[in-house]
Amino acid sequence: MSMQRLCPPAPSLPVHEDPFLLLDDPFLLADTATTRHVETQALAAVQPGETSLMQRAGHALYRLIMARYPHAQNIWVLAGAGNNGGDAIVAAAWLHKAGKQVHVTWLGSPAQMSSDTTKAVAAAQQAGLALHPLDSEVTLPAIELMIDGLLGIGLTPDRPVSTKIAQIIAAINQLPAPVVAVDLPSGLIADTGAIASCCVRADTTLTFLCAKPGLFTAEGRAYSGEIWLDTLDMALSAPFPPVARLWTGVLPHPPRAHNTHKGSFGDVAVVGGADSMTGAAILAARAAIGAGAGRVYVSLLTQSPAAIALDTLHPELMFRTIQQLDISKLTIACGCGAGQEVAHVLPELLRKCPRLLLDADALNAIAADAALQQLLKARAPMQMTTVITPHPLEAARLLNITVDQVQTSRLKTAKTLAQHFGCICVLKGSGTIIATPRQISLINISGNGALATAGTGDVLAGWLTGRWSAFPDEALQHNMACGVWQHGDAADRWQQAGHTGPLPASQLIDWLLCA
Ligand SMILES: NC(=O)C1=CN([C@@H]2O[C@H](COP(=O)(O)OP(=O)(O)OC[C@H]3O[C@@H](n4cnc5c(N)ncnc54)[C@H](O)[C@@H]3O)[C@@H](O)[C@H]2O)[C@@H](O)CC1
Ligand SMILES: Nc1ncnc2c1ncn2[C@@H]1O[C@H](COP(=O)(O)OP(=O)(O)O)[C@@H](O)[C@H]1O
Ligand SMILES: [K+]
Repeated sequence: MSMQRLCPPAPSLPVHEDPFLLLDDPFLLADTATTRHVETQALAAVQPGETSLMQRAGHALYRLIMARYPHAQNIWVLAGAGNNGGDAIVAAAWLHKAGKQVHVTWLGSPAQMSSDTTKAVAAAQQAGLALHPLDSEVTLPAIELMIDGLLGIGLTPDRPVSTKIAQIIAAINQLPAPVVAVDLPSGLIADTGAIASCCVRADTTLTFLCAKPGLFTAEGRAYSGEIWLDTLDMALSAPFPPVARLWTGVLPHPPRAHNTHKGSFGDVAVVGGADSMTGAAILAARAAIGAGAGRVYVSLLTQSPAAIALDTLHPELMFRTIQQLDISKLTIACGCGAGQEVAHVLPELLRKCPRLLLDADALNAIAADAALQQLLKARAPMQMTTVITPHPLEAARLLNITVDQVQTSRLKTAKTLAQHFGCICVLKGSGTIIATPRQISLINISGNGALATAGTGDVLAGWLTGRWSAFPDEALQHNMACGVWQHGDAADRWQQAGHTGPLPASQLIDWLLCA
């Protein structure tokens, strides 16, 4: 397999259960340590006389640039002192040979070069391409394209970007020309998607050998643009463990059979909607019906005598008190707009509900109460299944850490929550993570900032619960990942239809239904 676009992805969903990183499966993601192992093995596999990995990377970059930006004549290449800069210099030499006006700013020095970079520099100079130090003027008449080869996987989270490189990054981000990032946008931490202190905002990123999780979660999507992978024609003799998998679609279900009835798709109850927050529970309930649940009950926690007992737009929803429900037979979403009232109902739900999704205020209540935490932990050993859907602040409260700590280690946080509470954790936000105690974590690829509006999380909670009820036999992690993907896909289709603002939560349900 050679170069391919990962994001936006092609409409296919390869699902391998094989927990190994094989370079022919582009949706498996590798952390930096694994990428370095792969690189070492790949380097060892290169036979004398074959092109080096750096030459392959640089040529792949050149081909992508020629394909994506064929009309760019004046190109500014920013090459750092490491191998990331070496890749950029190889591409620069090819662009120069193709007749482009190429200005290379190079931060390296002959004393510090790797052997591959030494060869790349020598070849570029032999081809007549000058490598300029930082303080020289950029002479291009009008820059039409920038190549960001400043920092790749050599950037580690323990060190902010140096002032010199930070200034270049600021300059790149101010110029109107598009940016192609080499391996990673400089400043992005490959393992986490956190930003060291500043980051190049790329339009296109070409990553090498293995896709890195940081491109797809936390800040990654916002800074990477369109993401391409080139495995540099490497075939590995040994497998490597991936750190996560990209989730790029929805698993097909057969059409509803003729001989089904509403009881075939299970009963859902939404428990939430305290005073002045009933809308959250209604959104979740409407989404649950749309996702396929047979019957949906709404149990409002509001004390107000004026509370609604009928959703006139969706009269199929049935309003019941929690005492009227047989919670041992339901799939329940608890927490949407639930306020502090939820703490009173949680003990019984945690003890008796076989399939329980906890969101929002339910998670806040559990974070604040050690006894509820014990009840949650006790569920898995008793064969009761739990899904939690925290946003980063809720996740931070559950683990008693800061939001920043969550966002700089989203994969680890989601896994920790899943293991600690014995549940599936859907850690929301850009690049939602679906983690279980033991399986490889999934990173959802769909969705965008149009979802950053109140109530879309309630819709997700209801949608996931509806799917769980309708497809109880589907592997739960895959079922939840499909639901998360559909939720994001609805927002992607909304944007593709030309909308630029937020997607109101109630309309999100309509877009989910017309997939
Ligand atoms: N070795 C090879 O043949 C291959 C290398 N590849 C490329 O090599 C890159 C990794 O190369 P390196 O290990 O040299 O790492 P990088 O080139 O990503 O970074 C190392 C350089 O960055 C500097 N640096 C690190 N942290 C900094 C900070 N906080 N502020 C300012 N400067 C900082 C270091 O001093 C060093 O000069 C990959 O990202 C990829 O682009 C790939 O193309 C695969 C093949
Ligand atoms: N920038 C974004 N990119 C992708 N998804 C997003 C983005 N912003 C929000 N979302 C998604 O929207 C939903 C918001 O949920 P949440 O924060 O719980 O909202 P609320 O509590 O108001 O319903 C989550 O599914 C989240 O992943
Ligand atoms: K880079």
